[in-house]
Amino acid sequence: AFYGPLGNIPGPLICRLTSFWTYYHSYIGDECTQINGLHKTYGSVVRIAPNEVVFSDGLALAPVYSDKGGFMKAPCYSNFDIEGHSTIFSTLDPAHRSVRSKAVLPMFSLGNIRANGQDKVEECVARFIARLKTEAHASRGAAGSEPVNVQNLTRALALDAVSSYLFGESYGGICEQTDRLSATAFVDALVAVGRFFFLPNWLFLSLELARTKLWPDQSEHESATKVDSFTEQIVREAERTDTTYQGRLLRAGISQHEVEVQCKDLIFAGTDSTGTNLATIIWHLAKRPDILDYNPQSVRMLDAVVKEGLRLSMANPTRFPRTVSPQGLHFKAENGPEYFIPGGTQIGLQVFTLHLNPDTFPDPYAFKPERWLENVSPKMQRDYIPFGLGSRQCIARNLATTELLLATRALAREGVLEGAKAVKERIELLEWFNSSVVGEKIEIVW
Ligand code: HEM
Repeated sequence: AFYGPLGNIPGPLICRLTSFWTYYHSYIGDECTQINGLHKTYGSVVRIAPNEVVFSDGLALAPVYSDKGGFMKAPCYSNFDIEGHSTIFSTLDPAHRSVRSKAVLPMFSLGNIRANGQDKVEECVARFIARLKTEAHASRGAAGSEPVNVQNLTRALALDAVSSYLFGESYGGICEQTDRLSATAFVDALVAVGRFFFLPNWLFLSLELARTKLWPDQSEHESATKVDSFTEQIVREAERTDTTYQGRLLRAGISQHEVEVQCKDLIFAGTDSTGTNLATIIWHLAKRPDILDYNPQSVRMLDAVVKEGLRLSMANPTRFPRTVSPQGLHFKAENGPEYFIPGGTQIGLQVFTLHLNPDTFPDPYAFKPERWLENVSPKMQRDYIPFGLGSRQCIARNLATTELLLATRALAREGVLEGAKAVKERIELLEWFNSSVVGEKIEIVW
């Protein structure tokens, strides 16, 4: 606690003695808020567990995530393995990742998305806008105005866009005339894995086994079966010559079952984060309709709206943990002492802390796209990491940004949000690796 190699790093006594503090706050979903509190008390370098240190100073971003390729993902990422397979996201091994990512990487370049994906995304956006208009109309007509859960629709759009472009076949989420997308329980089950994210893998697997045996969830089972049959079909029908995501992985020699798993992982990653971000943008635009009075289709303004949405949405709010390599890390924060972090220590920075830092983003909780139009400081640029950073940053950031820009442009063009109001004062989140919206709804009323 006090004399080991991390003994000189400030932090509360309980964190020096046990990881239980981090496991507990991760589970109840307030760990980002709690860690922010620790930074206020103990400074920009804090020991939050016997073997874990977090930083709040953006100066640490480059050494942790990008210099010389950044440090390796921490072992807890294996808790996101699916059906015994490491995914492009969960794998710790760069060689394992490289075979798979090289096969699919061309699909995520901006050039390819513009040439082969934009039209498909536009088609999905058009269906999304039509559905939103219908729901807005029904909301207006209802006695006392019925709220619309836009998160359900944005998730459907995100899923359809990813599946149309990457898999060559739309999942058909927007056409499901229900108030809960059929893939939702599957996605939410993976989101909930985040509450156990930091546990050692053996403990995580035991808890998951106990949960599924003792408390089987029928809706989760039905949803997973639906997603299974979709991925099974697109992989079965894929040819090795296909230029689809699944075709490219098969051609790289990946087994059929693993390819299905890699597709499921994208269904999860592609639905949840983009869905939460777009729903959050809509919610903020409903609260600040004046933004739509600017020229909302000007590229700069659209870009600023999406950027500010990504800053505030906290779809992935936590630290992205890495393991320090054997030679260790020397780090000196701005105006702070220099520390040596030995090899094997788990380290990271929270998006939550960086994006809500009032020194970098004045009035940090306010949705102000204007801040991206004037005097963007080097610190704002450096500390803005909605897609992570370095070699393991989001593989699909170009695709996700394209979806958000096209959808926001269409919302502005079609005037769908005229007369819209946000139902709640705040969007409350459980701060898991992929945050979970409390009540599973982001509601708007017309
Ligand atoms: C606005 C939407 C999105 C956000 C905010 C987001 C955020 C992130 C973040 C923060 C990471 C890095 C996590 C880390 O370092 O541990 C990541 C990785 C990843 N994301 Fe996304 N993501 C989004 C959309 C998507 C979409 C649409 C897909 C797939 C179609 C996707 C697939 C992935 C994959 C496969 C990785 C792992 C990359 C690797 O480790 O090599 N994401 N994402």
